[in-house]
Amino acid sequence: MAFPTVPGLEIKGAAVAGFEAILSAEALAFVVDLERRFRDERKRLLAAREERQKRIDAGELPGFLPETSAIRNGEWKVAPIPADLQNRRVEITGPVDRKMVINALNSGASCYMADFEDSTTPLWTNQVQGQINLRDAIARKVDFTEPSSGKSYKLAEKPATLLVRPRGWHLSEKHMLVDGEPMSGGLFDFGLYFFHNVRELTSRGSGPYFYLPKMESHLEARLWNNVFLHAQQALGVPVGTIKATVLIETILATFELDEIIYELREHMAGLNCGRWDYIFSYIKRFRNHPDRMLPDRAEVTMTVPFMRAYSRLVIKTCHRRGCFAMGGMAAQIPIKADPHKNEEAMAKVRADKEREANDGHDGTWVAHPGLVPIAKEIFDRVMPEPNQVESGKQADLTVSAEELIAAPKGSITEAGLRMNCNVGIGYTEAWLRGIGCVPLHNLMEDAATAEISRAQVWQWRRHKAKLDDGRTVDTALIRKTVEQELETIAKEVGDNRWKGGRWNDAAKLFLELVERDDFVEFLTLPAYERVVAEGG
Ligand SMILES: CC(=O)SCCNC(=O)CCNC(=O)[C@H](O)C(C)(C)COP(=O)(O)OP(=O)(O)OC[C@H]1O[C@@H](n2cnc3c(N)ncnc32)[C@H](O)[C@@H]1OP(=O)(O)O
Ligand SMILES: O=CC(=O)O
Ligand SMILES: [Mg+2]
Repeated sequence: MAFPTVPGLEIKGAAVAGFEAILSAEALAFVVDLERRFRDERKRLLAAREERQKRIDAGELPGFLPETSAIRNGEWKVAPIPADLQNRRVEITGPVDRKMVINALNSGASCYMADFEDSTTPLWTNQVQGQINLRDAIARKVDFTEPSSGKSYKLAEKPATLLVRPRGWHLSEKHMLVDGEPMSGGLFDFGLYFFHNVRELTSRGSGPYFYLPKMESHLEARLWNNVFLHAQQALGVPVGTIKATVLIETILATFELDEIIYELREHMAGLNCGRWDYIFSYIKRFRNHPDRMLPDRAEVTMTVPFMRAYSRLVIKTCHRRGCFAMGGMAAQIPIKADPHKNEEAMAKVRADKEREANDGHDGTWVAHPGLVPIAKEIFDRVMPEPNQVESGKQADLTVSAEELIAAPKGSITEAGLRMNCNVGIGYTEAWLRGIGCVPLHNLMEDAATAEISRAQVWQWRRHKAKLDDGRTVDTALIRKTVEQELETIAKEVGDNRWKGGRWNDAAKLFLELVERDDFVEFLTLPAYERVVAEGG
């Protein structure tokens, strides 16, 4: 099998049987056209992130934009939101693996976000096979038999509403060279999904619904909006057929909530509190501000003042504009082998969901099917209506710029450093093997949570942070800790897994990142270079 020829396009990825249906001549022409239309603006916006960082490094602090005050102060609402997005009380998320797609759609959650981003290593096969899986799921032809167990999977009568998260603006798809350059990963994921499924979805009373990750400004949202306008026009579907929920998961985006909603108002379904990337973004953007250094990752919870302020502001803003304020992901997952620890973990999930529901969120995220009933019971109790848009909760909230960036108090400990090294390495190890989400120490770890771990170690070293026992976090201490954690992991996983694993490669990458003087914008950028160089 060979891929069709499209002028200016070189496909570096393997021509696996079945991929030709997704990478058809028409679909390829569509995504190549998207890339050519929007690549300059994407590059400009990525360069603007670097410029902004320089200003923050020089002492500038984020604030609400004076030039958009009319949007913030004006009375306007988003376009009507479709019926199958009105009730989003529990949304399960997960990678686009075929079995997990079926399990997620059957989980009893109202919605399922199929994730080409934080929980997926963007191997060529993962991305294209993921598109096949979603196309088959939408067409209700997604049966699957697990080869090892013979267990078979088929779609339930009433599956969850499907939403898709394409990659962020920073990631490219290196297997698709357009005019000699890798195209945008996000446009590849969005374009193929939209091209193949818009008609089937709308004929079934749903639509092409997206989650948009890691944006830093309303201008980045404008770019997505322009992509949507063009894509709808190109395929002859009405404006507003696409609906998007934007993850507010960067510290800068939180100052542009109204503006982001406004840019996407014809396509807007809501905002979501992507707490893990948000914490990462706080560390990253304030990396050169020692007064904003964060304590141990475990201490930066949703109840520390700056996180609480942001989530409440998201609720207030969404409801004022007539769209949904989705909660985020508790990292705890079911612990099968230990009922006592499991009960403790589930109590944390319950507390998190209680807070979200009482604060006024319209729904929440769960990482695992076992958490659906827990979150659902809480939202059913606190939120008997389909959503809380009309509840008035947080309507009187006022939040200052300083509250949104106030560093929480807390300590930096050896245990925190150790855990960051262990998790940073453990997650990267899986990622290099093509697995983008793993359970580590009974918590869900994905690209966002792992970024916190490596960014903290970089920042603590950069600012010579003191542990609570008085020692300084320096290169020697980090190297010793990494060495010890590798020994611990080797003992835990045993010879066979160690030999088949990539912990040494992961540790090398982790150390490279945390010992550099400059901060690498995303850990997945060098990791992606590596997997692509290895043929992934
Ligand atoms: C910061 C953010 O971006 S959050 C969003 C990104 N993160 C996520 O989406 C988390 C996704 N979750 C997962 O990948 C998994 O739940 C993990 C890796 C955390 C844990 O996985 P495991 O340890 O394999 O879970 P476990 O063994 O308990 O799974 C039991 C069953 O549930 C299924 N399952 C677990 N999580 C999910 C999920 N999120 N979606 C669908 N099915 C799932 C498994 O496939 C398995 O199915 P089976 O019994 O038919 O074989
Ligand atoms: O994408 C979600 C997050 O928390 O990050
Ligand atoms: Mg995220």
